[in-house]
Amino acid sequence: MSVVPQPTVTLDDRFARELSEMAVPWQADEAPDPRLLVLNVPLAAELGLDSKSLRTTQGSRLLTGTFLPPGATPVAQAYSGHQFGGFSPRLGDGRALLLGEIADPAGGIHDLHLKGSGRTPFARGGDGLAAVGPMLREYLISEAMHALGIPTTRALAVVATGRQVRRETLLPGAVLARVAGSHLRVGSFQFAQTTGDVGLIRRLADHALARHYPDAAHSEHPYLALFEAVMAAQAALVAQWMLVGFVHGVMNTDNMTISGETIDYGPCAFMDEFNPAAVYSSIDESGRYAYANQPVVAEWNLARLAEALLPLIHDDQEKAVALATDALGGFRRLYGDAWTTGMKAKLGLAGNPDDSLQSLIDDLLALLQADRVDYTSFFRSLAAAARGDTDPVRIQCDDAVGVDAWLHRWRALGPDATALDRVNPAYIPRNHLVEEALAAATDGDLMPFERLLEAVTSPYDERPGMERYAAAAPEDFGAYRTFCGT
Ligand SMILES: Nc1ncnc2c1ncn2[C@@H]1O[C@H](COP(=O)(O)OP(=O)(O)OP(=O)(O)O)[C@@H](O)[C@H]1O
Repeated sequence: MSVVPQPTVTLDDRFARELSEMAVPWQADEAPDPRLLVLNVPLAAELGLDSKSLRTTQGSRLLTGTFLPPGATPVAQAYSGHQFGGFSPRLGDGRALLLGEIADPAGGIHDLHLKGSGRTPFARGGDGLAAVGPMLREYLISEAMHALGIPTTRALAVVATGRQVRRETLLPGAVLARVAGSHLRVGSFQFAQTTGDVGLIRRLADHALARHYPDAAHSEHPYLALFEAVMAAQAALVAQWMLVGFVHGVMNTDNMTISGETIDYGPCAFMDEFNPAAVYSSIDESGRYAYANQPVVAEWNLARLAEALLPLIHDDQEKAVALATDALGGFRRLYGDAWTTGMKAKLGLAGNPDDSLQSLIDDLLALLQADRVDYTSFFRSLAAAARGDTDPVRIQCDDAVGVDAWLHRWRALGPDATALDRVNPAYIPRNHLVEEALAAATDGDLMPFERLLEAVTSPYDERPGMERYAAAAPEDFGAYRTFCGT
């Protein structure tokens, strides 16, 4: 008699216990016909979860929130947020649930979270659901980000529910099981701020300190130190986005984490040709969240976090404002240093002094923009150029004289060819490939998704037979548009 393995995991409901004012206990909708579409076996192993048991019916029920392991108190988290600059005091998980915290075998703590699990008290007009395509999209792009070394929420699984979701047409529904250091957002602090309860803001801040920044908790001014730690994490994060050509698309304060992990992959996209004004989100009409604006928006969002923390920073609010303003003044240097260090690495010039490189970098970006060069392909081709074969770089640029002059200056600095291939990815989730894979998956064919996932989860390791995953978008792909809340 074969024994069907049961998923065994114990969850901690610490958030629900410590911050009950911000946690509404709630049940996930029953999935009528759950079918596991994709399971992240390496991530499951990291978490100490047995993949075999997650592939069972009970596993699918766990991953859709209808089988609750010991310790689980599913909650919808309350948060506020500035959306495109306008403040919404009550957003919260409208279609998501925090199942609880999971401790991995190495002692790390992670949120286990669901998206698309049904309406909650925060759903407003929404149906609480998510479609297969967008949940696979989040799975694919968040795992690509992780493989690129960029902090992010992780995707554990996507389970098709068997329920239909009404968007422009009827689509198959799905639940994404997501894992993160936490789901605390700048908007979580803004929610605490709206209650006017300084005790709640303090408990939330203490929770965040314990969870993410224990060193800051022991500093002389822990809440200012918390702010500075979040600022440093976000400066580093946004610099990494910029360096890989990632456009988040909806940098509302509810989509900025306290942990410094990328969250919400709704309308994001990787740039094809280099364009500082790149915007993909269909609702971002003013270009507020365009590629080049991302650092400035991050700084603006951090100012909102600082405002929420003011009552904790100093009893005298004037002094609190002065301290917070002074701290926020450090953002540009942190961001700039992270970006410059990263760009030097992308050029294979990690050891060179900055002052000799600024004009080299500026001139390169101007050239890429003028000639509408594919950002990822260009940097990937630099390794060949560093070894002496400049043709793969030259053929991408119309301005032959300009690129030759630039290559001459760059090569004179002795770029490290081996280092270049470890920094500049060959494979990113290119928009045309993502769309192709998701269209096939929605029609029931997961093979293109699996192949693309295989490419982007080993992004630096170029492999024969995968050339199409490294190639730029076909000329007729046209303007790309992305959507929120799908
Ligand atoms: N279909 C839906 N039903 C109910 N609420 C929704 C739906 N889509 C989005 N929302 C809610 O609208 C707000 C903004 O949505 P947004 O797209 O930023 O979040 P999300 O993608 O659902 O989740 P997350 O930010 O956790 O990744 C959130 O409060 C979210 O829960």
